[in-house]
Amino acid sequence: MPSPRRSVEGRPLGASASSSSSSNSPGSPAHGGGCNRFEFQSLLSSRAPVADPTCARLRASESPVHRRGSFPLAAPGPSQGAPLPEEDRMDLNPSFLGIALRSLLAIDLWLSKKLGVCAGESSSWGSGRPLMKLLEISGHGIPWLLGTLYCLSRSDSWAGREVLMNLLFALLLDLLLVALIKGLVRRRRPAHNQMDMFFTLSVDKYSFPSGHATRAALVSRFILNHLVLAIPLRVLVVLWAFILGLSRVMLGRHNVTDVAFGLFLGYMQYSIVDYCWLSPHNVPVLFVLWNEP
Ligand SMILES: CC(C)=CCC/C(C)=C/CC/C(C)=C/CC/C(C)=C/COP(=O)(O)O
Repeated sequence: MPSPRRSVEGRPLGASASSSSSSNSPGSPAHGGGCNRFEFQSLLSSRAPVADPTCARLRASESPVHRRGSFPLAAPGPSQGAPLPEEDRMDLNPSFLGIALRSLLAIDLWLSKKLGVCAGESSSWGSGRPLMKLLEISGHGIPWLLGTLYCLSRSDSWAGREVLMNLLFALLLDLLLVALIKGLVRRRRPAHNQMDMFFTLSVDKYSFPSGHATRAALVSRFILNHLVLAIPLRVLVVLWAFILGLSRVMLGRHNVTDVAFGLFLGYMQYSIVDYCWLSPHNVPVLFVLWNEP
């Protein structure tokens, strides 16, 4: 036989003020063994409004719908201390993940603002802004695309053409992937950024991931794998990629996570290019331009 689980001021839960006086007689469901009445009321409570607000509040806190999504420490109630049902414990995990992500985001925004020392002329390192903008141009898509096309037109060896054709493919793939992700994520650029970049696409109003960072990582990995360079030059290539990434945050163009993910994405993009390596053997049509008569 089920019995009332809780009482308020000695009154069993579910017994309203009026009902406690009118039906508080032995044998009535609300008294002592009146468990039938509680069952009846708890069934009713899910369908009809309850007269007593205290009972309604308590019942609401019992409800799994009410508990779901609430943080356990911030939800004191009758069930405090008792182990939560399995379903609720599983629901708590996304909250912790959410809190972790929100904390990461807060640190990201805070750090990005701190590092954005060249975001404006009046910023603490505002005088370094022209240098940062020079770095920006060194990683812009237009010079890289035009430079590659120019070298391709001047190249007189098959090996050189093959490498340059793949660099062109890499740059276009990068533009496509970055535009796709920017369009999907739609993260706004930091508030302290001045939108004075030269030649941007419409998706470049978004900041995640940094297109300059992806290009820097992709191009430097490409160069390290396909050009024979002395060690100091190889170090310089890697340094350029990292400094360019840092300069994006210093200029206020990006948050730290935009650049970190950008560098990672660019590094991975090279693996795709390497896997799909274009050559006169597998895609002869791309090299038909250079077929000597
Ligand atoms: C020349 C060929 C073969 C094709 C041209 C394709 C094309 C549409 C090129 C556009 C290049 C362009 C404008 C790139 C934008 C670069 C940029 C401003 C990226 C933003 O970088 P971020 O680090 O601020 O995210």
